[in-house]
Amino acid sequence: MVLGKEEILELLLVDGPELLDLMKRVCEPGEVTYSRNVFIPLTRACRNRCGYCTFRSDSPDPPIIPPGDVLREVRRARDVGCTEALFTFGENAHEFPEVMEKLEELGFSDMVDYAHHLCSATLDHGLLPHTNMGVLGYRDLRRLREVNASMGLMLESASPRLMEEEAHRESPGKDPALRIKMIEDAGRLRIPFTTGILVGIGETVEERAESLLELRRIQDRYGHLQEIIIQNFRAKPGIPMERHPEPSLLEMVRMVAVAKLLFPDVSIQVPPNLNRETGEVFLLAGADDWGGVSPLSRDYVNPEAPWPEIDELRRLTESAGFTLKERLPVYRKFINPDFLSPKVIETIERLYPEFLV
Ligand SMILES: O=c1nc2n(C[C@H](O)[C@H](O)[C@H](O)CO)c3cc(O)ccc3cc-2c(=O)[nH]1
Ligand SMILES: C[C@H]1O[C@@H](n2cnc3c(N)ncnc32)[C@H](O)[C@@H]1O
Ligand code: MET
Ligand code: SF4
Repeated sequence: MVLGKEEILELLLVDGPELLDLMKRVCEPGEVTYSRNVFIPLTRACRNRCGYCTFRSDSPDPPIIPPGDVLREVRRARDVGCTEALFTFGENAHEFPEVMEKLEELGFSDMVDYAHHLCSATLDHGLLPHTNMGVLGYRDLRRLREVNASMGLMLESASPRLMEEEAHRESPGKDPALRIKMIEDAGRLRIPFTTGILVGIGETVEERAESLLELRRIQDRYGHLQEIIIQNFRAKPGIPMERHPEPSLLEMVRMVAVAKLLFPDVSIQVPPNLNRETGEVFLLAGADDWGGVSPLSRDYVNPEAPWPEIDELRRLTESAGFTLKERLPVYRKFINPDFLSPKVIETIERLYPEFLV
């Protein structure tokens, strides 16, 4: 489907029977996937101050989660049937002296070194790492590729204008040029990749169209995108954007449907915990993945939003006419030597052969 900006913009504004037509074009019966994960927030130190974020902390205590705690959590996760360890970080945490001090005390030269060590140990424990560290350079990505089943970075928005607005005014790392560069680097390195758009942070509908088209351009060139998260901004007490309106259900429905129309080759993920009352509606609009769902840990980025139990997720999925299917943090079509390091492939073949059929 070759869609131009004008057409996309038009579709992002449809209502009435035309909106139902749009949903009908992309809604296909079948499987909706999810991954059983454990969420491990490795550091809350962050060089950015996004207007929507409650994750970052000015003086995180402890500055980084120590390895013993991390691996205990990984073992607990394995014991309850998780396959994915989701490692999340504030960006460029090494800029904080207390973080560097702690890393050096533990014998690591920087955060990537620490992340690499933990991902490697996680694989040895039988869980598959997905690292979401914020913006990284080519060499850091290449290093982390060795020990990750997939990696991720939200584009958030392709709009440079938001760098002057409440959302990203104090976040140099949210410059779309930097994020696009990293997503492209991951493509050059053939890293199975998760990205996404944060909807409702002050962008115009036209800018939403531009974000989708930018991701389409990258995917046409590199083909490494496994899923695109369409995440709705949630207003939370205490954040700078506390009074900023959340996107409406129908804005989200249009965004999800247009994303699926433009990306028949990529999963469209909508997090169920941010849409407790409305999640199943997105399945009727082309969403086909729930993302990582944890039987164990909170969503530390959205701690006020508990994940549904997996049984409830199944009921929800079936109530809309779909079947729920577990997946790994890397999608089946990327499980091959072109996209994964030998160590990751070996772990999957040894522990998760049922996902290879
Ligand atoms: O539970 C969450 N998981 C988030 N995930 C994890 C995601 O649901 C899964 O790890 C992937 O689907 C891989 O299985 C992200 C992953 C990324 O690479 C980038 C952004 C996110 C954002 C979230 C999030 O806000 N909450
Ligand atoms: C991990 C990802 O979580 C998203 N994120 C951060 N804060 C919020 C919020 N208030 N509402 C919804 N999503 C949020 C961003 O897109 C970030 O990249
Ligand atoms: N800080 C990173 C980013 O915003 C990781 C997710 S937010 C905790 O990209
Ligand atoms: S969303 Fe990520 S980059 Fe932005 S302040 Fe929070 S932790 Fe930092």
